[in-house]
Amino acid sequence: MSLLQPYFQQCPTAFTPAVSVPAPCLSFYISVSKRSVISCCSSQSQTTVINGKLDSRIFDRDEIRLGLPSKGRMAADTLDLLKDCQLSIKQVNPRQYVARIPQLSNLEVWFQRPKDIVRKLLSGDLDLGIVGFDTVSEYGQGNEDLIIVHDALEYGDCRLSLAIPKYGIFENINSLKELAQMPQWTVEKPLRVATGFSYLVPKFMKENGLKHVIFSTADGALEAAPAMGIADAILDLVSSGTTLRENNLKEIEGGVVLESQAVLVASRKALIQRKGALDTTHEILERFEAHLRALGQFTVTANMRGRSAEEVAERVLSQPSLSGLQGPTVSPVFRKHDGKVAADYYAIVICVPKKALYKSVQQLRAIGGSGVLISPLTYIFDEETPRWRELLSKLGL
Ligand SMILES: Nc1ncnc2c1ncn2[C@@H]1O[C@H](COP(=O)(O)OP(=O)(O)OP(=O)(O)O)[C@@H](O)[C@H]1O
Ligand SMILES: O=P(O)(O)OC[C@H]1O[C@H](OP(=O)(O)OP(=O)(O)O)[C@H](O)[C@@H]1O
Ligand SMILES: [Mg+2]
Repeated sequence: MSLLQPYFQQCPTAFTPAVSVPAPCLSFYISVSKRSVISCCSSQSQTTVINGKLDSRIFDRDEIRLGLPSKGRMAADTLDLLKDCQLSIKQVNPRQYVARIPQLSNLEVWFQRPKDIVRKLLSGDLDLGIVGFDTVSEYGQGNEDLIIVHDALEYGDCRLSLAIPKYGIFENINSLKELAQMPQWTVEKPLRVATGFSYLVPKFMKENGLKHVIFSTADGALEAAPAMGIADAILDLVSSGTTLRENNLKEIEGGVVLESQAVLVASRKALIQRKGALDTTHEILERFEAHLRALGQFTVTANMRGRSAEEVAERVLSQPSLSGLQGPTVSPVFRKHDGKVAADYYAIVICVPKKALYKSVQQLRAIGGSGVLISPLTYIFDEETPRWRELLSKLGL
């Protein structure tokens, strides 16, 4: 405990250390309030190094701005993610487009349409944003100022995919290659593609050797275009595939332009030049990573008879699904026998992937585990998140 004391003293929150287990890998339990969970985990703030020329617009405001989808299918899930990370948004009215996250005092939240979030990141009017990867790719157009800070927020899953009719001349066409080789497409009579993605799709067609193609667009319900005689193929977002199926269309091999889900994206310029932007991004990233990592895991606690903690640990580690994140935490359970206190049972605590839960319980029982308790995990904070390291390296820091 004395080793950890200096760290806890930096942390303003009251805590109660409960158990300590000998080195080399120390497990410990403390109680902290939900509000202070991050301040206890990130021990040092980052120094922002300023590179190259400064953008004067960066200094027009002190607040860091985060753009969130104002409506549509990403909006509710984005608010839910933030809430799950103890970053609930204070918004008096859903029609009010500016809001605050009390936990992040230097941050302003601005609700915008997803494509406008990307445009405003590029113009310097927003510093951070949460949108679909498809939107970043389409409206960001490969601009190097955009940096994906977290590429997998685990909602908004879909793919940008080419679809053609199941019937007529397309009946036996099942791949992009076969589509490209159809003799029907000529300079006079090109393949007509309806899409809302006017940057990504022509680029994709060119890269895949489709020479004779023309494009049309509409604001929605693109799946109607082939049956209406407006297009031969469509390129749109697909998630369940229901809309394609209900309109007699099929996806083909090689026709996926990109896979998408919600991402946290930032302006490189803002991260490098705006005071506090990198620290705030670090905190948001840590919270997201810790929450998303925990989503896939359960904590498993069990009791096991044994001669020593090492002997119990050896038995646990002999099972392939019981190694936990770093190894099992093994603690003696003290009982009184004939007036003497002794430990003949040990409590083991491990994290197991949700998918491997039943297998883990079986393995625990096989080595003598009893009283197996399963609880959900809220956060898993690593020493450092790999995405943070990656971000610093992308920024050249
Ligand atoms: N089946 C789906 N169809 C469309 N978008 C999906 C689907 N599943 C997930 N998404 C995600 O949701 C985003 C669309 O959200 P939304 O409908 O709010 O925005 P939008 O259509 O871009 O906005 P606007 O209506 O202003 O054009 C997509 O960019 C994508 O990332
Ligand atoms: O694979 P699915 O689950 O069926 O989802 C795909 C459909 O959802 C989206 O349309 P949206 O519902 O936004 O309507 P819109 O085309 O009128 O904008 C997208 O443009 C597809 O049409
Ligand atoms: Mg649609």
